[in-house]
This record gives sequence, C-alpha cells and structure tokens, in this order.
Amino acid sequence: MSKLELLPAVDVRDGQAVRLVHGESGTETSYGSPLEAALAWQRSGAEWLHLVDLDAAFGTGDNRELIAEVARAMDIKVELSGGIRDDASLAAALATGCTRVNLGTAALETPEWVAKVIAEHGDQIAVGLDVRGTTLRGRGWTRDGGDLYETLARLDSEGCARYVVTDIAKDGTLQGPNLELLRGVCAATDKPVVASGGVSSLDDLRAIAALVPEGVEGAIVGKALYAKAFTLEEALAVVAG
Ligand SMILES: O=C(O)c1ccccc1NCC(=O)[C@H](O)[C@H](O)COP(=O)(O)O
Repeated sequence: MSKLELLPAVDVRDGQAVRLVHGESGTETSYGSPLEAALAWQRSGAEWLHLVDLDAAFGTGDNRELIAEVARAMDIKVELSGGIRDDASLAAALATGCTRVNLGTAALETPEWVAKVIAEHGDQIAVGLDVRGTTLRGRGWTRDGGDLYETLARLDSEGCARYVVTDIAKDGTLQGPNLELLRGVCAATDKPVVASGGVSSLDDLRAIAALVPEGVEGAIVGKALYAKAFTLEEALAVVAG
C-alpha cells in the first residue's frame, strides 16, 4: 500500500504565516515569517509544502512576491493555492517552479478556462473542492458555488488530475477531518484526493491513512503543527507506517 503524503501548510496573510478558523477573514492567529515556517517544515523532513496566498483568495491584495520567494527557497515539492483565477495569476504561480497549483474559485466561476488549463497543464493543476455540507464555496470560501458532486463529475470529464477536499466547518478547528466526506468524494472519482482541514492528532492522520486504498493520497496539516499537537517528525513517522 502506498503511504499517505503529508503537506504541512503555510497560509500567508498580510506577509505573515497565519491560521484561520473556518477560513474566515478576521480569525487570524499569526505565526511569524512564512519563509521561516516553510524552512522549518522542510528541515523536519517534509516532502511537500502547501502554500496559500490568503489575500489573493479573499481579494484583499496578494503576497505574490513573498509566495514566490518561499516557493523558490524550497528544495521540496510545493502546492500553491489562493487566488489563481486567470492566465496571469496561473503564469505567476507556475513561474515559481511549484509542482502544482490548486484552483478553487475559477473551477466554479470560469469552468471553460479551467477546462483549458487542465488540458494544457495536466498534473500541474489540482482543483480545491472546499465545501460546507455538499455546497462548494469560492472567493476565499465566502460565496456558494454549486453542488460538490455535480462539479466533481464535470471536472472528472475534463480530465482533472487531482482534488484537494476541504470541509470548511472543520478547517482550523482541530476537530478532526471529515472522513465521511473524503469517503464520498473517493467513491465518486478515480482521481487522487488530498484531505484538508481539521487534523488534530496522530490518530486523525492514521484514520486518513486508512483511506489510502479508497483513493486518498495526501493530507494537509496546518493548525495542529502550529499548535504543537504533534511534531512533523512524529506525523511523518506515523504515515511511514
Ligand atoms: O486554500 C485556499 O485557497 C483557502 C482560501 C480561503 C481560506 C482558506 C484557504 N485555505 C486553507 C488551507 O488550505 C489550510 O491550510 C488547510 O485546510 C489546513 O487546515 P487545518 O489543518 O485545519 O489548519
């Protein structure tokens, strides 16, 4: 059985590494320099970094230069997320040398453009399915954007390579992942799924790792690492088996 990939998160708001609760603007806890945080995860043995420009996601500006600096400083694989919605923002994201980008709002609002870039960039494009219940949310998770399973079927038919699935109700809360949601998405697609939101403990990671045979490929971990619920070294040891 393949092992679960771990993606420690660095979410950037106003130049700082932060964690939000339910992804809501105004709930930030700050954790200092994004570059220092990313380098710390890399030193601890991470193979991936999940790097989010929250200002670009919310439409309150962007941290494009800082995000590029962090991505370029990494020797590990980088997944970039937040505000990638058109040719210019996609080109800027890919120019950082990141391994892949995560599209959210664009998949809901400009499906033709997303189909085009999936066709052009293949595995470099993942789509973030950020949900409340089974309703997708876009624009920094502030606006409803359609039904999860209808959108998933459309993206599958367009050849989307991978999905990053977040239960917004769990994100940043340390309440545990939504395993039922992950199982539901895995049952609806043959494409790999990256779980995001709510991881609170090593047991949560074990529970997500148990879904690898169903199609879960990775888990994003944010708050739990910053709150020191466990160390990244401990988490990597758990997923190594
Ligand atoms: O990824 C986005 O585009 C995004 C947009 C708006 C609010 C939050 C967003 N991402 C948050 C994350 O990707 C978190 O880093 C991740 O879900 C980790 O959650 P947790 O382990 O619960 O801290």
